[in-house]
Amino acid sequence: MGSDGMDVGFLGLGIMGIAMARNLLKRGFKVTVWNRSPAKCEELAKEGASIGSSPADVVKKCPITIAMLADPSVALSVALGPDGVVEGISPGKGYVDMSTVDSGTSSRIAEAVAAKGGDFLEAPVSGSKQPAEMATLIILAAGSKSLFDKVRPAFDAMGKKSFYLNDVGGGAKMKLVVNMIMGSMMAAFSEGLSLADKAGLSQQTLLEVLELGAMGNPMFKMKGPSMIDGKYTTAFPLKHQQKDMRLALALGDELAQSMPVAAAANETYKKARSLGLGDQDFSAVHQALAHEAANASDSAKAAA
Ligand SMILES: NC(=O)C1=CN([C@@H]2O[C@H](COP(=O)(O)OP(=O)(O)OC[C@H]3O[C@@H](n4cnc5c(N)ncnc54)[C@H](OP(=O)(O)O)[C@@H]3O)[C@@H](O)[C@H]2O)C=CC1
Ligand SMILES: O=CCCC(=O)O
Repeated sequence: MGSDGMDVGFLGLGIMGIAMARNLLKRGFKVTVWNRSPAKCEELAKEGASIGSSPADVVKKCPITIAMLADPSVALSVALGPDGVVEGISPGKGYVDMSTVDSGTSSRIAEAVAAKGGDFLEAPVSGSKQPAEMATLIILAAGSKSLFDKVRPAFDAMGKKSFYLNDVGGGAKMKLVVNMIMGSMMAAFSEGLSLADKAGLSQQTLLEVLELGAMGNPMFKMKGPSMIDGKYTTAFPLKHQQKDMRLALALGDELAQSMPVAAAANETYKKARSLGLGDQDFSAVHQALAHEAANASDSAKAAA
C-alpha cells in the first residue's frame, strides 16, 4: 500500500521518532513535525518535512497525527496541556500515540480525544533504533479500528508487522509485558557476563556457548560484544527501560501477579540510574553490576 501523498503529523523526534518520521518522508508521506527541541525539526525540514509551531498546530494541519514521546507524563502534557493535541482535535481527526506508556495514561488521552470528536489509537512498538531506521518495527496497536485501517499505510512505512489488539490498553499492556521480559533478560545476561569474568572464564566464549544453544537470541548476539568492551552506545535509553519495568510492575500490582524476577531486575536498573547511567543504553545495567562488584572488593580490602 502506498502513501497516496497522505498528510501525517509527527510529534517527538527522539531516537525513535526521527527515524520513523524519516521513513514516512521516504515513502512519500507529507509530514509535518513538531519537537520540543526545534533543531531536530530543522534536520527533517531539509529532507522535505514541514514544521508545526505546536502539537495543536500540527493536529490542525493534519488529518492524522502520530506521537513518539518519552514517558507517560510527557505523553499527557503534549496531549492535554496548553497548545496540546486535544486543542487541535476536531471531528474526523485521528491521534496515534506510539510512546510506551501505561494503559491508564492511554485511556485518559483516548477519552480527551473522543470528547472532541476525534479517534484515538495507541500503538507502541517493539524494536529499537536500528529497526526504526530499517522500517522493521513491530507495531502493537489498540483502540479505534477505523483509525487503525486508515493509518495502516503509515505503519507499513515504519514497521514489518502491525497487530490490532482490540480496546485501548491492549497495546500498552502487551508492550509492557514484552519489555518486562526483555529487561529481566538483559539484567540476567549482565549478571552472567560478570560472574563468568569473576570465575576466570572467557566472556567471549560464554557468548559463543549461549549463541549455539537454546538461549541464542539477537539481543545477546548484538549487545554482548560491546558490553564486554564496556561500551553502551545508546539505542534504547536505560531510563526508558527502567520506566517500563516500573510500569509493568504496577500492572502486576494491579492484577496481583507475583513478579519477583522483574522486581529484582528493576532494582538493578534503579541502581544504574542512580549511578548516572540513565541516558546510556539499557545494556549499561551491566556497568551497575560491575560497580557493585568494585564496591564489594573495596569493602573487603578495607576490612582486611
Ligand atoms: N529507543 C528505543 O529503542 C525504543 C523506545 N521506545 C519508546 O519510545 C518512546 C521514545 O523513545 P526514544 O525515542 O528512545 O526516546 P528519546 O529520549 O530519544 O526521545 C524522547 C522524545 O520525547 C521528547 N520529550 C522529552 N521530554 C519532553 C517534554 N517535557 N516535553 C515535550 N517533549 C519531550 C523528546 O524531545 P527532545 O528532543 O526535545 O528531548 C524526544 O522527542 C519512549 O516511550 C520509549 O520507551 C519504544 C521502543 C524502542
Ligand atoms: O522499548 C524498547 C524496545 C527495544 C527493543 O525491542 O529492542
